[in-house]
Amino acid sequence: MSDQTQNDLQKALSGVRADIDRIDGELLKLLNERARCAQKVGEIKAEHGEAGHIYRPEREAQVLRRLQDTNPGPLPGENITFFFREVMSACLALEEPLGIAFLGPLGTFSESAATKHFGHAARLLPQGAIDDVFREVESGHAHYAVVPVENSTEGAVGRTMDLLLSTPLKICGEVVLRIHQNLLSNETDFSKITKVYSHAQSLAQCHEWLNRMLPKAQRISVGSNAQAAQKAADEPGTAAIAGEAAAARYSLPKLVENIEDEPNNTTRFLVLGKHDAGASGRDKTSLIMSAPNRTGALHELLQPLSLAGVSMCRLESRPARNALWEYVFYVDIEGHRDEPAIKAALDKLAASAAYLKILGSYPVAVY
Ligand SMILES: O=C(O)C(=O)C[C@]1(C(=O)O)C=C[C@@H](O)C=C1
Repeated sequence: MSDQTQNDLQKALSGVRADIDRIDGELLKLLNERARCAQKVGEIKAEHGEAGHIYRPEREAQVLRRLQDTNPGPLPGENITFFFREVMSACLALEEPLGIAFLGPLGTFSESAATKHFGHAARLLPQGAIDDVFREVESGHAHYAVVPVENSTEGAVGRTMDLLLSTPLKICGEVVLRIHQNLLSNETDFSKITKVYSHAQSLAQCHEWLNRMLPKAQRISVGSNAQAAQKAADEPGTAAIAGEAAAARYSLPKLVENIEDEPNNTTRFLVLGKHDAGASGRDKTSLIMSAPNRTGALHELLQPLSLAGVSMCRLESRPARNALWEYVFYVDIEGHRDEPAIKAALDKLAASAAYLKILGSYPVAVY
């Protein structure tokens, strides 16, 4: 580039960069002004005896939806959601940093779901098993839990479903995460990879890809994708199937990206805490119920919902662990338990169902 062209470039850039510096200065001032408002909200909550109840999922969902609806672009809506979640995460940490329990070790998809929802200012508390994730919140060691509940390819996560039956915790949010699997390895030559480590669900999600690309490699299932990445990093001639977070955590190169067989592979996580979420305007309510073991019982059980015009968005059955061939039904409906139509339908359900547990009402995921 000639000196003249270089000078012209610098001149043209310096004007726009001066604008960027000025805008950054304004953003900095505004972000801190916003943070002071959040601190004030914290003080008001404390004055009204709500000191331990800082996180308000319904308010966060409303803030994010409003910003998405009024976003003039060119930034895409999902980037706006990402930035403002981080802004709220930092503001909330000024009120009180939240401890979030999830299935570890660091580098799992559960960690990605926890940071996606609570931002990077939250304290991450990885646990060894889903049972421990529930227990950490029940015992007060963590504020909230993030647990996987269903995957679009592999279906329900049984342990989470079983623990929901007995936990006193409330569902106060949901996180939907697109799951992209990658082949991670220090090997660059495919023919040298003799073992592939991953969590059983991830191996299943990449089954066809493995048949095609690494048919001779032994598939070894381990406790988590992050553990698989750790093993592949230590053992020459091996690879792991895991997500972006594990690749970064264990400094493993991504040999091939997006190897999941199903392009829309998605996992839904639940956020559990000790408080119910208020109504946000677009909510879901999750229930567990049971019916006697006879013909037409499920139809009768669900009738109060259909009569009230309530939409059901999920129905899943699991064996009732205390009685052979009896089932409990996990039902998600659209709406918040405080809405009059939902409240009336739930009252009718309570009167007719052999068992009814309301797991919580919470905002539909924003992404
Ligand atoms: O509005 C509140 O209740 C706040 O505490 C403020 C704020 C925010 O930064 O906007 C922070 C945390 C809550 O989860 C919701 C919103």
